[in-house]
Amino acid sequence: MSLTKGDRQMNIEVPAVFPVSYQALEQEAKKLMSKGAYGYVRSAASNEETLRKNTTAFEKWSILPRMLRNVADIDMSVTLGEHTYPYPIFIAPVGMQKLTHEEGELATARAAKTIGVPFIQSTVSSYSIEEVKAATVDSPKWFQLYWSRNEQVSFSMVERAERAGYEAIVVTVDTIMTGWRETDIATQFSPLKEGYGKANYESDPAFMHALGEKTDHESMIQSVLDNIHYPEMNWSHIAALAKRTSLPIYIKGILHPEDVQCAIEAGASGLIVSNHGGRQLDGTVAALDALPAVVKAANQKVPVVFDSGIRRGTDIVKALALGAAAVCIGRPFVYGLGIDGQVGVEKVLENLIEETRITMSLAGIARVKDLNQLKLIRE
Ligand SMILES: Cc1cc2nc3c(=O)[nH]c(=O)nc-3n(C[C@H](O)[C@H](O)[C@H](O)COP(=O)(O)O)c2cc1C
Ligand SMILES: CCCCCCC(=O)C(=O)O
Repeated sequence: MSLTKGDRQMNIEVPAVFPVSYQALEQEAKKLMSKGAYGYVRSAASNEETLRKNTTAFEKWSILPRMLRNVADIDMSVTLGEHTYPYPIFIAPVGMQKLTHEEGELATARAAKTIGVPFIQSTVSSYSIEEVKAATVDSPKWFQLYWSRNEQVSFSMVERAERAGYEAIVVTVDTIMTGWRETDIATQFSPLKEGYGKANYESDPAFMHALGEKTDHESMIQSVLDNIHYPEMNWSHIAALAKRTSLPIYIKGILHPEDVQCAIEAGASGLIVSNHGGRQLDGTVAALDALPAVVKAANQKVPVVFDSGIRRGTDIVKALALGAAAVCIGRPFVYGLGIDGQVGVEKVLENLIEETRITMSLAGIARVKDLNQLKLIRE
C-alpha cells in the first residue's frame, strides 16, 4: 500500500497485519508518524501522572461475571436524548487530524459512518464542519466547541453545526488554556501554529469579520489562540449558549460531582466525564475514579458519557457498568488513522466492538442497558 501524506516519516510501509492491542497500535503509529506528530498525540501534561492513572484505574475494578444467562443476542444499542445509536461508542473530538493523515477528519468520519458510530468533530479540526458534512451525509455527528473569547464566533460555529444537521454540541471546559505539555515544548511542536486546526475558523464569517484585513497565517493563528485562551470563562457562557441553541449541550471535562449541578443549572443536557486524556491538568483523579460520584450526582437527570483511558472492550464494559451511558474513543482511533487512514480507524472500531461483545457475553449481560446489573469489585 502506498504511503499517504500527512506529518509522516517516509519509506515506512503500512504493516501487513494490522495491530490489535493498544500497545501494538502505538508502536506502529510511532514508526509511521513524525517525531513531533507522534509526540503530540501520545504525550500528556506535566509528569503524565494522569495519563498513566487513567489506564491503571481500569485494573482496580474486577468483573464478577454471571453464568448461563443466554447471551445469544447481544444488544449494544444506547439511547441518548432523542437519538438511539447501535453501539455505546463515540469518536472523541480530536483536533488537527491532518497531522496524522492527509484525509484527517474526512477519513475518520467516513469510518465512523461505515461502522455506525457517531463522530464528534473538534472545533480545531483540519476540515470544516461543511466539508465533513459533505463527506458523510446522513451519519450522526456532534460538534465540539472550544468557546471563543469573541462569543459571536462561538454562536456562529454552533449555528453552522445546526445547519449541517449535527445532533449535539459538546462544550469542552477543561481547556481554557493549554496544559503544560513538556514533550511538545521539547520538540517545539505546535500543530495549531502550523495551521492544522484552522479550517473552522477560516470558513467562519464571524471570525473572518473580526479578523478584518489581517488575514495572513500568523495573524489568523494568533487570533485562534487568543480566542481559545480564555481563563475568564464561567458557567454564564454555557447559559448564554443554551439560550441560543435548541441542540442538546454536553459539557466535556467534568470530574467533580458538584460541577454536575452547575452544568445542569446552566442548561446542559448531558455530561462527559473526562480529564482530556491527561493532556490538560496533570495530577487529577483518574477519569474512571471520578465517574461513580458524577453518575450519582447526575441522578439520571442527564446522561453521563465517559472518556480518558479507554483502550479495549473490557474498559468499555467497566465504564458502562459504573454508570456511563456511552464512551468516547480517543488515542486508539488516532493511531488507527495514522497507520491506515479510514481503513485503520474502521479496524480499531471493529476490534473494540468485537471485544465489547465478547466481554458482555462472557460476563453474562446481553444488553448494554442492563450493564448496570454487572457487579464490579474494587480491588
Ligand atoms: C491528539 C489529540 C487531540 C485532541 N483534541 C481535542 C479537541 O480538539 N477537543 C477536545 O475536546 N478534546 C480533544 N482531545 C481529547 C479527547 O477528546 C479525549 O478527551 C482524550 O483523547 C481521551 O483520552 P484517551 O485518548 O487517552 O482515551 C484530544 C486528544 C488527543 C490525543
Ligand atoms: C489552545 C488549545 C489547543 C488544544 C488543541 C487540541 C486539544 O484539545 C489537544 O488536547 O491537543
